[in-house]
Amino acid sequence: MNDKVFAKPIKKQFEFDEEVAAVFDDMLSRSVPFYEESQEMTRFFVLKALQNGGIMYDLGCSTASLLISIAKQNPDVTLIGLDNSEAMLEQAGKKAHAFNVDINLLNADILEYDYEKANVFVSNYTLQFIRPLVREELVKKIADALKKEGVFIFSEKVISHHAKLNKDLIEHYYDFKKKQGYSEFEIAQKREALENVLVPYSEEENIKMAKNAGFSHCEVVFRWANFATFIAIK
Ligand SMILES: C[S@@+](CC[C@H](N)C(=O)[O-])C[C@H]1O[C@@H](n2cnc3c(N)ncnc32)[C@H](O)[C@@H]1O
Ligand SMILES: O=C(O)C(=O)C[C@]1(C(=O)O)C=C[C@@H](O)C=C1
Repeated sequence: MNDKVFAKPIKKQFEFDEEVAAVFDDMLSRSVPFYEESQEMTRFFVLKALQNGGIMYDLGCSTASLLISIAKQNPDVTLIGLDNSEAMLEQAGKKAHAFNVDINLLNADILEYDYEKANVFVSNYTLQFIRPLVREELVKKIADALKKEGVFIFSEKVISHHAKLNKDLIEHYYDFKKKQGYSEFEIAQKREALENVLVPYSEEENIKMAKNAGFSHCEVVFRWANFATFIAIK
């Protein structure tokens, strides 16, 4: 279904509710630059980390697109998706059933969940929705739950602390959204709805957060303007 969520006047903050969940796959593919490519890279590193079997968690799995594509390539691993939006999980469940894949979908708060020791964690475009105060604690929790040399792959919208560059990166991103068919009105409304809900860090702040949490290494493996994919290794 085509994303028209912000085509009408919106008064409330951005939420992962039924209306968003129903069009979420279209929203992501048109709002996140190189979404399919970053997902393909994520899948590559996840499959490598699971070569000898094991457990993978996808934090904020939304409609489970990533988990389904991994299950199709390696059905012999344990794939666990967590999300606290029932509407998203409903879409995820329908898709998993249609593709006949065996994945575990749980309605849980990623901040509270009691993780088993895992080989790989993924969190694509989700940490940015976690309040900064608890975001650092969550990344520590992830590092603690990973096995030795386990990997954490995460993608985020990022900011620059150079004011002019930051403004220009955002302008370039909005040009991308216009090319994807979003109107200036839709872009402005979504920007307002995301204010104080999506709180991005800079590339350096994300790397520092991972290092502080106990990861021995963290670097960007993909970046386009204000979007980046990171890999942190325990
Ligand atoms: C931008 S979406 C993630 C997109 C998805 N990872 C992908 O690549 O298609 C963020 C998701 O995180 C979920 N979320 C946000 N805060 C959460 C929390 N505290 N616990 C669990 N899920 C959360 C939202 O419901 C939403 O589905
Ligand atoms: O549309 C935007 O402005 C975005 O920031 C895209 C973005 C994201 O980066 O997570 C924001 C909310 C939706 O979850 C989908 C994509």
